[in-house]
Order: sequence, then structure tokens, then C-alpha cells
Amino acid sequence: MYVGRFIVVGPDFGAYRVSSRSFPNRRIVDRDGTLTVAPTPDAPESDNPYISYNCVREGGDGVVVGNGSHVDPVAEKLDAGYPARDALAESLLALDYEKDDYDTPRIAGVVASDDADEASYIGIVRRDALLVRAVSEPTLVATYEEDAPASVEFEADDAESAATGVYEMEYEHAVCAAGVTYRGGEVELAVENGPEDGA
Ligand SMILES: NC(=O)c1ncn([C@@H]2O[C@H](COP(=O)(O)O)[C@@H](O)[C@H]2O)c1NC=O
Repeated sequence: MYVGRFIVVGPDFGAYRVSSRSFPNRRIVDRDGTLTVAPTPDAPESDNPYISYNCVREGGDGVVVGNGSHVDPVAEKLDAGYPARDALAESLLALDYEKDDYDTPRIAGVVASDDADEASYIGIVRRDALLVRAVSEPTLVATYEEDAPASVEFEADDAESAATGVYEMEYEHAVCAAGVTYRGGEVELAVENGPEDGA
């Protein structure tokens, strides 16, 4: 099954996978602690505005994961003191689903530290809905098919296993993945760029 991009948000971790039929020549790079989806040097030129963006970025007391340019305003709103629910709802609604051939939804999560009072959150804006929810167990949402937050069997011992865990999930056309844990106030990031990574 092809579900496009998806995120898993656990109470104390987040993971993001790029799956893509149309733009497989991409990888995730770490730019000073922000993870960015970018074309590989050999990728054909494209003017699609939706295929290069920050996918993991710290903001306020949380870490944002998501599939597009809305990650930045969510992080900025967290920096400004918005609660995670409001930062997600406002940013998802402001940018809305993508105006491409598929009305591709925007998905995002905010991971809170396991020792914080706030919960972690997950959300999606589709053509027909805006859903934002606190998570109490690992929860997945995808751009296609699995496009409502639902609990999923997933364990992340650390950021690396979060990234490899989503990369290896059975959904088709895996391209690259990112993982983050937020435990004891410490953010840990990891990237899984597939077979060429480190080869
Ligand atoms: N975030 C991404 O990495 C991303 N990759 C592709 N898209 C959008 O989704 C459309 C379909 O892409 P695909 O056939 O690879 O699933 C693309 O034309 C593009 O508008 C994306 N937008 C949202 O998921």
C-alpha cells in the first residue's frame, strides 16, 4: 500500500518518513540541528514547491515534525509561547492542504519532553477536515489512505531506531526518514537515508 509521507508521534518521540512515487531522489540533511528534506545532487530539476522543506525543527519546549513548510510556523509559534495544540491548528489551517494534483494533506506533530507537563500532539489538514489531537500512545498519520491519526505498534529506543523503524515499515516507496526523541529534556536527532547512507 502507498500512503505517501507519514509521521509517528509517541509521547516522547517522533518519526517522519518520506515515501514518494514522483520525487524519489531526495534525502534528509542536518543543518545545525534542523533536519531538511532536499533533492540529491543528481535529482532532475523541479519547480514543485512541496518537495524541499524543514521536516524536524525545535520550537519552544517542543520538537516539530512534518511534511512541509508549515513546520516552520509551528516552531515559531511554539517559540512565541503558543500551546502545541494551537500552534498546530493555526499553522495547518493557515497553509491548508497542498494545491497539487492530489490535494495532498499537511501532517505535523509536536513532541514534548517526557518530563514536561504538556502532552505531545499530532495533526493533519485535509480538504475535508482539520484534526489535531494529544497522543497518549504511538500514533500514525499519513498523507494518503491512513489520513486520520490512529494508534500503531511502534517502539523507539532512541532517535536512530525511530528513524529506521519508520523507514522499514511496509508501506511502499520509502525514500528517507528522520527520528527524534525528547527524553529528560534532551533532544536527540537521527536520519536514515537508505542504502547509500554512509556506504
Ligand atoms: N512532503 C513531501 O515530501 C512531498 N513529496 C511530494 N509531495 C506532493 O505530493 C504529490 C505526489 O507525490 P508522490 O507521487 O511522490 O506521492 C507531489 O506532486 C507533491 O505535490 C509532497 N508534499 C506533501 O507531502
